[in-house]
Amino acid sequence: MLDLDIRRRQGDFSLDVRLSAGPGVTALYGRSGSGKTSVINMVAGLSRPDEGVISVDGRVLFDSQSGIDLPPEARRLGYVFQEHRLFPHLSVRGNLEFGRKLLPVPERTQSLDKVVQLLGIEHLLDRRPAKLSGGEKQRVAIGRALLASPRILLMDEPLAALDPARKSELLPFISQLARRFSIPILYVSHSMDEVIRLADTLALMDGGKVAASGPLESLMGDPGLRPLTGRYEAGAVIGAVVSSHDSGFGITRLAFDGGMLIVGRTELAVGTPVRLRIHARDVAIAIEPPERVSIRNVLPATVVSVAAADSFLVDVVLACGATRLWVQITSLAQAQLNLVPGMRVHALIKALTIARGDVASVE
Ligand SMILES: Nc1ncnc2c1ncn2[C@@H]1O[C@H](COP(=O)(O)OP(=O)(O)OP(=O)(O)O)[C@@H](O)[C@H]1O
Repeated sequence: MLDLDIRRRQGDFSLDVRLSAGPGVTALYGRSGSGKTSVINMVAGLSRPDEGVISVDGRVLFDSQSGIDLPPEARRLGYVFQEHRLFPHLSVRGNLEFGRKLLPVPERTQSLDKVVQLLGIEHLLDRRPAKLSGGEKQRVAIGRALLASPRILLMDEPLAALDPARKSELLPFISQLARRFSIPILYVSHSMDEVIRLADTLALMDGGKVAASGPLESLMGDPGLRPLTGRYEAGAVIGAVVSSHDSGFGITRLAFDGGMLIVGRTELAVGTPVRLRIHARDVAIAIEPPERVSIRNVLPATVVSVAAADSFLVDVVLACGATRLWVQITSLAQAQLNLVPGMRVHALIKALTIARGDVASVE
């Protein structure tokens, strides 16, 4: 568990951050210049807060009052940058073993074989970094950070330098890291796609402060946070489990807290936990259960809140069981439906509007 409570002034910019990052992936998300990299650099020991405390699992790394300021190499943190920073004169194996060899034997908690296997880099072990693709280099950089048996892994835009195909290849590896190796990850990104795919906890940064933090699902589904999560991304992120497939109709059924959802056929095995994005603009609301309608996902729900977004759009939050759905309707529709909190309605979601990329395994 990483705990920080730090302040620093750099030029005109003031940073004042309180944050805890526990098990799983905590994403620091915010627009350019909001202070994400500054935070990660202070945790890593690459820059120093003016005041405050940073600790990992209760071990103090920095404390301005008592004058503690451990150097980066004594902090036991793994750091993966946007660019890989591998040693060019060492083979992949040499790079992987570098941090591990600096550790006393009892502290080498990660096994080379396990890391190499997870990252799929067995065939690269004898090559030099110059002979690797960008994605392969980044896998080795992640492996090297893991093998230093860090108490927490800091990742600053690790995929930013890669093309979209390499990004989607690496995302599943990163998503498995925190779970397989039980290492909390603090992940900096300004790509909402990456954040939705990876994060368990989201910390939204704005002007040097953490403006909101909490479970990804609750922050993403909150229309009040739209200025920070991004207008285009309006929609809910919900957890579900693959329940069954029907190849004849080309569909997959997903079970979630509020019922069952039908989406286009996925290749994920039955029982796989998934995270599903449902865009606010793709959900419609019916007061009566509609009959003879082509939409297969008709979910009973209760209106939680109704708020005008602008003159054209109204944001409605619905509760479907314990799951929140964010729906956008026009103000014209609201004038006719007159939705109010507490009203029982039906949420209509076309299976077709849930794209393949909106359903991601979180195993
Ligand atoms: N050494 C420095 N001296 C003065 N100002 C700095 C210094 N480093 C960063 N800043 C300023 O601090 C602010 C936060 O920068 P930071 O790099 O942490 O933002 P960021 O959220 O990581 O941005 P990006 O997404 O573009 O990487 C910016 O206004 C930046 O100009």
